[in-house]
Amino acid sequence: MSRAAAHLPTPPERIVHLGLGAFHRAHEAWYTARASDADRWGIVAFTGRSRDLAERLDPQDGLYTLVERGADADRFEVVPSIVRVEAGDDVAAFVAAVADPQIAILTLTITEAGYRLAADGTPDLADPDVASDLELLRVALAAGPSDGSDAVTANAAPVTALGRILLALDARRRAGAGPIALVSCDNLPDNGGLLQRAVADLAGRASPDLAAWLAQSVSVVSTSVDRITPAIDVDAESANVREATGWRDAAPVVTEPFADWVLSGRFPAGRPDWESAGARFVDDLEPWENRKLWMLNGAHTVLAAVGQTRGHALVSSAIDDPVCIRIVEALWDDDARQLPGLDLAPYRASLLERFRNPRIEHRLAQIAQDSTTKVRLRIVPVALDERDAGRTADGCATALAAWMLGVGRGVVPAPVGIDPTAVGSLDASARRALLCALDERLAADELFATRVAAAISALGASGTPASLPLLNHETHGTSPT
Ligand SMILES: NC(=O)c1ccc[n+]([C@@H]2O[C@H](COP(=O)([O-])OP(=O)(O)OC[C@H]3O[C@@H](n4cnc5c(N)ncnc54)[C@H](O)[C@@H]3O)[C@@H](O)[C@H]2O)c1
Ligand SMILES: O=P(O)(O)OC[C@@H](O)[C@@H](O)[C@H](O)[C@H](O)CO
Repeated sequence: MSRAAAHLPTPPERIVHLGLGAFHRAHEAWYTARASDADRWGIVAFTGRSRDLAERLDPQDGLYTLVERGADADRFEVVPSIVRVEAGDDVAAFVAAVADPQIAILTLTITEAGYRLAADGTPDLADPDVASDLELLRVALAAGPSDGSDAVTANAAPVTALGRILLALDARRRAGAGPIALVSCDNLPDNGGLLQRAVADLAGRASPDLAAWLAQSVSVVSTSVDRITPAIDVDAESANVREATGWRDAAPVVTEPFADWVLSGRFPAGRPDWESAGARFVDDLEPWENRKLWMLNGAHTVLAAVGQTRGHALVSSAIDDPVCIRIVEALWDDDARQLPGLDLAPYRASLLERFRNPRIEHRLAQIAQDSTTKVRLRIVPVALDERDAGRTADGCATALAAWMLGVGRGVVPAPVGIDPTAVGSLDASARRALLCALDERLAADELFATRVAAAISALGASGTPASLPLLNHETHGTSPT
């Protein structure tokens, strides 16, 4: 299908996206297409690492089918908001796009790992790619190219996402193209704050002029994004779309019917009327992002460990396992105590319904990637706050026990520097090493370590419990040690 054949207009290019994958197409591109002013907002989308999606989407003018997979049926929709697709390694094209004064917004879905941050949230200068990009930026930005793009060649361009973004923003500065909003749509707590600090840090090291311009002209927006969009078998889904609609779509996306988007921040050069498509703008994002990251993503992270330990491959089958669901519910009980003022009963019910969707094949092995960082960001903060409040944090302790069993069984990756075979016994020193890899303070908390040990023995080596130690929620009064 082409735009002309489908009689679909081409909205003007106003948004650049980096990290074109399944999620961007199920979420931001879909919200943009449904906005009341969709005819004024086209997206230029760059892949992150592979050229594959650009090669599939370019011949069909960026059009693709969004398959909304409900528990009972599929709904098919062609999404027209992506008007140009480029390979991410075409850095000159990316620089030129961001430097275009018509562009008002630069959005990202580059995965959590794509930010290349160290544990303290700053750019990981020990990462050789980050270090060499910084060196390249110092030289390129000092050279003073007229439009930035002539600073890079195919042989010497930044390889990291943030390196490319800074090169492109400097080109925009030099072109006098005006302010822009930078929006992270990745599953990171305070994603806008992290991004803002990371670009400011790198710019400060690379070019004082760019650092000053960023502070004045770039508004970094934080978001909480939600729509379960699993990796798919593209050929099988292509055949499914063809059978239902007649179109041989080379790049369909499968997602759930539910979608949520909460944003906080300024758009100095304008933005689509995303509210008309259901997005919400708030002053304080923190409760919404904590609810989503702790409860949905935290539960997924735990299910990836315990579900696979118990032989499940999919979220939908793990969540039907009484052991898995009790671990998730106990974690949510701890989360709920740290989310005062939110009515969580309907949210919890809707999460269970979404996880149970039998037609969404969400693989636990996909979710298990990079699980140490995810546990550190989604479960450890709640455990620490619960302990500070004088409670035992049993839901978090059991979730961490489940994660440790997953590491010991090799179904989730071990923390960097830890040999999974060396911690397979989960004896006291292995548990301590794993807790230390997550958080030193938690590892030093003897009562918490005891609760984790009790949960591990109750779960048993295969994750099959004789009983679960975590469900007596009336006994949460113990003081932290
Ligand atoms: N899929 C979901 O259900 C979902 C829901 C909410 C948020 N998200 C967020 O979106 C991100 C992407 O999810 P997706 O489903 O589109 O994945 P995907 O694998 O379909 O696409 C990921 C995109 O990120 C790029 N990328 C990967 N690693 C990178 C790196 N190191 N540097 C730069 N770019 C990199 C890839 O090239 C690709 O363009 C997730 O990591 C998450 O933060 C996803
Ligand atoms: O890699 P993660 O753990 O950040 O995310 C895996 C899934 O939990 C995630 O993609 C969810 O499906 C999504 O966040 C739902 O909105």
